Amino acid sequence: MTATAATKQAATKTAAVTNPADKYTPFPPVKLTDRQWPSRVLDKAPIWCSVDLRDGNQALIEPMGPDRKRAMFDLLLRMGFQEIEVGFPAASQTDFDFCREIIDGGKIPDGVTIQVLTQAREELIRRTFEGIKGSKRAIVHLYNSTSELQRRVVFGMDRQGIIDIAVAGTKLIKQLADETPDTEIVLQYSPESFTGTELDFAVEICEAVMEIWQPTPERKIILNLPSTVEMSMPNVHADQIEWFCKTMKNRESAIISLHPHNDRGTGVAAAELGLLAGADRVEGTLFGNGERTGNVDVVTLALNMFTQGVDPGLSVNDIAEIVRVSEYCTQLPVHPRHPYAGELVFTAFSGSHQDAINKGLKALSKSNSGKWEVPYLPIDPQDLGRSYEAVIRINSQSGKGGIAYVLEKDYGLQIPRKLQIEFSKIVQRVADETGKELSPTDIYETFKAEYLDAESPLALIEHATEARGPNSGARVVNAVVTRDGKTQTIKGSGKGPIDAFVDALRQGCGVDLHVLDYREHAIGEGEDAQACSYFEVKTSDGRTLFGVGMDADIVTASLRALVSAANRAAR
Ligand SMILES: CC(=O)SCCNC(=O)CCNC(=O)[C@H](O)C(C)(C)COP(=O)(O)OP(=O)(O)OC[C@H]1O[C@@H](n2cnc3c(N)ncnc32)[C@H](O)[C@@H]1OP(=O)(O)O
Ligand SMILES: CC(C)C(=O)C(=O)O
Ligand SMILES: [Mg+2]
Repeated sequence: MTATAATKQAATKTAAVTNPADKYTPFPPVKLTDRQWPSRVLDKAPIWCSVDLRDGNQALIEPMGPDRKRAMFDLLLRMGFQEIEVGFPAASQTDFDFCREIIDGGKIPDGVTIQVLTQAREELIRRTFEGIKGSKRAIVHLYNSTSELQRRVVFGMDRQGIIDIAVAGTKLIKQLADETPDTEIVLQYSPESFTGTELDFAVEICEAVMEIWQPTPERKIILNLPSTVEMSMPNVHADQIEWFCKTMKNRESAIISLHPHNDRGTGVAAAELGLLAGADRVEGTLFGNGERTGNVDVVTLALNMFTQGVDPGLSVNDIAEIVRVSEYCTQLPVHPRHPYAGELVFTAFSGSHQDAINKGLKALSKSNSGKWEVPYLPIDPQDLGRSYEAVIRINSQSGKGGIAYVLEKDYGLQIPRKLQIEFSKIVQRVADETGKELSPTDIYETFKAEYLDAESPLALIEHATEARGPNSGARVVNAVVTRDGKTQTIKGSGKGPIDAFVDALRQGCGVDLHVLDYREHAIGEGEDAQACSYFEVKTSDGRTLFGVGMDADIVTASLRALVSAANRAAR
């Protein structure tokens, strides 16, 4: 077969293949004509429940052992979680033992309720109650799967069969709760795979459970509506929640809880819209660890609220500590670009971002509004216990603003705008050559080598200035310099020491500089203070360039800056 024939055959085959996307069914919209959630605003935090120790844990390559469980539990307490799903005690000895450890060891603070998960199977429910014996209050979380797909392929049951599982489980929990009067038992029921469940059936099974449990507004049931698998856009999820809340009976006796997973990458959005749609509670994990693409990230959710001016009711102000403990417990890294928490999220490498951040931070330091307004930084890093240190980092994408920011922040150098432009080209060249990030030290060393250490061909050894004569404002400068290694004395006069030194350079060294601009500032305070001088000069061949000098003495700093300019001109 010729190459052309083979290509044609391949093309014909390709054309015959059906579109791979055809095997997926679009998620049907919810019939909800008067939806309210799009006009609502999130103005208060939900009830939070951490499921790190259960859902997060069951998804780990290496589930947490006792030490890691304890470290996670302690962190969750420090963060202010009042409901914590501590495990699936009937499923694993570690989980069971952990329940016993925190109950028997008195490690559950007042106001904190532990939650435990169980399937609707008698032996598992009984074992669960052994796990929580002795606790003051516990949420027993019963689940069974309700979606059309799971009913068909996993359980081989019709709707009634699935309701029977939930009802039987609830009856046993009610009986065991009655037999355990010292522990206040709260029932949480999850129609697992809610997102794939027909809404009328989800309401029907939850109402069947409520019928047994008999919740009241004072003794509410928690109905947890999990996006076991996230299957639709967040607006559809919100419609499902609003539909459910509007349709169910006895709404005031239930806490509606969300349990988003993140299969489509929109777990946070789904949770936020679900809250607008009427939910009261959110279950999630730190940084979204959990099955597959994870559970909803409660840290992001909380900080999203915080940046809208809403108190999230969770302490997320030491983000580095939360990351550290979470990474230790899960043995999984938090991505450097993870919202709010990633190592790089407060770092700008690109020039225009750096420029805007630099200007924004300066404007903020002069503002009395009390409002955070810095371009590209939606949150103040200090609110998360992070500093401004890493906000601007330099590589080949960086511009003058970022470089100036680093030199000023770390070395106190306030380099004039035109010098920023000149020096940024030098930094750019270095960054391009290495292809690497340049640390603040690298930048300062580059600056030093280019300007401050520019001592060849000329170097200033010493100088003295005096008035040109009695009643004269003019000055005479006598300076000792080395020129190509040879020492010589030069002399000049002018309106002041700078003018006089320019004259000396012209007469003694044949260096003709015309000063265009001059700035100086102090670095540091007291005895250690240094003067830093910046000269913009025009050379005899028409170039414009800078020289920089530093010294404890202000005049010496200026003369050094002129020498620096002369040497750079000679290169
Ligand atoms: C979406 C979620 O995250 S759900 C929570 C999932 N978490 C976990 O599974 C972690 C811990 N689980 C385990 O360690 C084990 O699954 C155990 C100990 C709970 C049970 O183990 P086993 O009994 O060996 O098996 P397995 O989990 O495979 O049980 C499946 C059986 O339970 C049934 N089942 C599954 N879920 C439920 C439920 N919620 N209620 C009642 N029965 C259930 C299934 O239909 C299946 O029945 P079959 O054996 O008649 O086919
Ligand atoms: C047990 C349930 C609530 C769960 O984790 C899920 O459906 O994702
Ligand atoms: Mg889950």
